[in-house]
Amino acid sequence: MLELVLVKLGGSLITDKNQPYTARLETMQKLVTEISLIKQQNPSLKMIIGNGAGSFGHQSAHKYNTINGVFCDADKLGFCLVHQDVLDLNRLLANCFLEAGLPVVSLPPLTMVVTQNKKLVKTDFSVIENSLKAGFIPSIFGDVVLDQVIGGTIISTDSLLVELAKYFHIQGNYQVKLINVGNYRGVYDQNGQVIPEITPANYAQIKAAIGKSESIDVTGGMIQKVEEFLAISDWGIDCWIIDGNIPGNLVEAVLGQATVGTVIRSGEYR
Ligand SMILES: Nc1ncnc2c1ncn2[C@@H]1O[C@H](COP(=O)(O)OP(=O)(O)OP(=O)(O)O)[C@@H](O)[C@H]1O
Ligand SMILES: C=C(C)CCOP(=O)(O)O
Repeated sequence: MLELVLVKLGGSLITDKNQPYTARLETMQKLVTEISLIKQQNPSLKMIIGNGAGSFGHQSAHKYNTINGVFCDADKLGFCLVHQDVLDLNRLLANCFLEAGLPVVSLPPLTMVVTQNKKLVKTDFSVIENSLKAGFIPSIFGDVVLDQVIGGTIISTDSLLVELAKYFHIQGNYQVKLINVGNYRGVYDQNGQVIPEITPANYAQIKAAIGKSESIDVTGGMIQKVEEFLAISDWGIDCWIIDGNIPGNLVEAVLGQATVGTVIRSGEYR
């Protein structure tokens, strides 16, 4: 079975979420170096890279309230400006991959998904699948999307990666894993300690300690992330939430070694 790892590079890590439009280029380069190492150590491993919007897309999405719909000309302009912001950040990241010699191809989710009242109703991931088969590394990101009821909205990288994890898992020829790399050590409990494992069984006890982002963020922060990842744990897809500031942590998580962070899994598939 082929191994497929979906990596989310959190906007909290690759940008300074408290400084509008501030990318962390050095951090991006370090993460790309780790991904190069992973490819060297396991050349047959397939990867899809997603990147969050950080202090780029979340700023404009908040300003234009794009997540709640696109109804007038000003909203339409906002929708387009948010799209440009996410493209701008993705381009900075894609350049780092290309400079490292990794064949990353940027694929805007706006062209692949449609929602109805913010719910995903249509997806066409064929370009991602074909890019993977052709030996490219698809690069996706949280984006604006067309919505059949409210005109337009926002879809997070996390939601897209969860959909992609299901899409490839269902095909039966991929062992799928999702790794979210952020500017946090993992998911913290009420004492600020990293929770090593979240399962459907222990979630009720720890839920109260998990909240939204402290920065401008329109897609829900940590609570949204954990709940989306929990929803695919029952499929046997493990999701890791790890600290991207610790050198080697991403390599270890992808290659299945001891990792600082939180794993979200059902517990039934081990
Ligand atoms: N229990 C918790 N553990 C960790 N972070 C938490 C917790 N509760 C709330 N948070 C907040 O959630 C944030 C992480 O969510 P956020 O969506 O900002 O991350 P991201 O996915 O890296 O960013 P982006 O959405 O821009 O890609 C943390 O920085 C913190 O402010
Ligand atoms: C704000 C926009 C446009 C996308 C949000 O994606 P995320 O940062 O992955 O939650």
